[in-house]
Formats: sequence, structure tokens, C-alpha cells
Amino acid sequence: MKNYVSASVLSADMLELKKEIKKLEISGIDMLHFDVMDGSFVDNITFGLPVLQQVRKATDMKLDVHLMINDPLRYASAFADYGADMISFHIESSSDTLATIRKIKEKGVKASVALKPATSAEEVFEFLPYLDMVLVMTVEPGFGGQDFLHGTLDKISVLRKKINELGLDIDIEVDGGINAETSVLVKRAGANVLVSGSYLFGAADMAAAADIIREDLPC
Ligand SMILES: O=C(CO)[C@@H](O)[C@H](O)COP(=O)(O)O
Ligand SMILES: [Co+2]
Repeated sequence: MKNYVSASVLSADMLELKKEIKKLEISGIDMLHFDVMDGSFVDNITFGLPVLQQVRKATDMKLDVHLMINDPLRYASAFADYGADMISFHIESSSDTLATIRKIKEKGVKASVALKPATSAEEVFEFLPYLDMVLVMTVEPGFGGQDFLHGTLDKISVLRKKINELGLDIDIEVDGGINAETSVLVKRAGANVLVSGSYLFGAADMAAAADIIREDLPC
């Protein structure tokens, strides 16, 4: 499977967001990861629909929206209308997972279910035939710059095995603590969409850092 890098703008300079987005484009980043937090599902508040609308106007990059909110069914269509190309919502806060997937897909947007570190891979099995991607959180959702949780690697392997058994073409995205070292571990376990915030934005050469985490593993 092809590997992709999705840059989390949570680590960007918000007052220079337009410049930061240009830097992502010039650095050949594949997607822009947009972390929406509501201060209720997670202990942090970030940005929402009006900011997404401005970002949509500023770039043709794929917008990878990660909803860390309660009641995603209520807001999923709006995030699609405001320019998301793919939407991940958390299974832990979803009242009707299949209905939320359908709401997203009927807008022509890719649908993904996100799992917190303590949520097992099996929780998402019944939804796999309807999904484009599964997002495995490799830190507790809420903040950028945290250390990677190695205990999440088994979950990635279990998911990739199940996806292969079912003969499905589904991306596995990982989010949290991804850097030059941890990217090797998650790709080995079966992930192919790598979110990175602090590592990419903290790198002296963003393009080179992205190449490192995107690079195929040696056979
Ligand atoms: O969703 C989240 C955090 O909840 C992430 O998208 C982080 O923003 C990734 O940042 P780093 O761990 O790469 O710094
Ligand atoms: Co995220």
C-alpha cells in the first residue's frame, strides 16, 4: 500500500496559517490533518467550521478532518460541506456509527472511524465494509507533542490482518507521537497514513522529515 503523510496543523503557527499551509505544499505533504476538539470529548478546544472554510479556500491539499467531539452525527455533514475530503470520528462518542458513516459518504467524502488507545480493534470490525480508513490513536487524543504509546502497535496489526482477510482496501491512519523512529514501527504493523505534528513542524527541513516518515520499509 502507498504511504501518505498528513500534517497536523495543531502544531502550526496559527497567526501564520496561510504561510504554514504553503510550506506544507512546497514540502510535498500529502494531506492536511485538521484536529477539531470540543472541550468535552477531550480536554482541549481547538478550531472548527469557520477555520476549515478558510483553509479550504487557501489550498487544494486533501483535508483530513479528525473530529474529537461529542455527537459527531450532528456535525459530520457540516464538516463535509465546509470542505473536508475525509472525516474521522470517534467510535467512543458516536451514538450511531453506521448512520454517521452514511452521512459522510452521501456527501462524497471518505469516512473513517477513530479509536482511542483503550478501544479494541474488534469494536470497528462490523463497520469495515463501509469504511475508507480507520484511525488508530497512538496517544490519548487532546494534545499534540505527546509520546507514542507502544501498546497500540498490536491493534494496528490486528486491524491490518482483518482488513486483508476481508479483502478490503482500507487505509490505516496513525496519529500521535509519530517521528523517524515510531514511523518504522507503525508501518511494520500495517499503518500507511501517518499523521505528524510536532515532528514535522519542528524539523529544520520539513520535506526531508516527511520523506523519512513516508518511506517504504526495506523488504
Ligand atoms: O489528534 C491529535 C491529538 O489529539 C493529533 O493529530 C496531534 O496533533 C498529533 O501531534 P503530534 O503527536 O504529531 O505532535
Ligand atoms: Co488528530
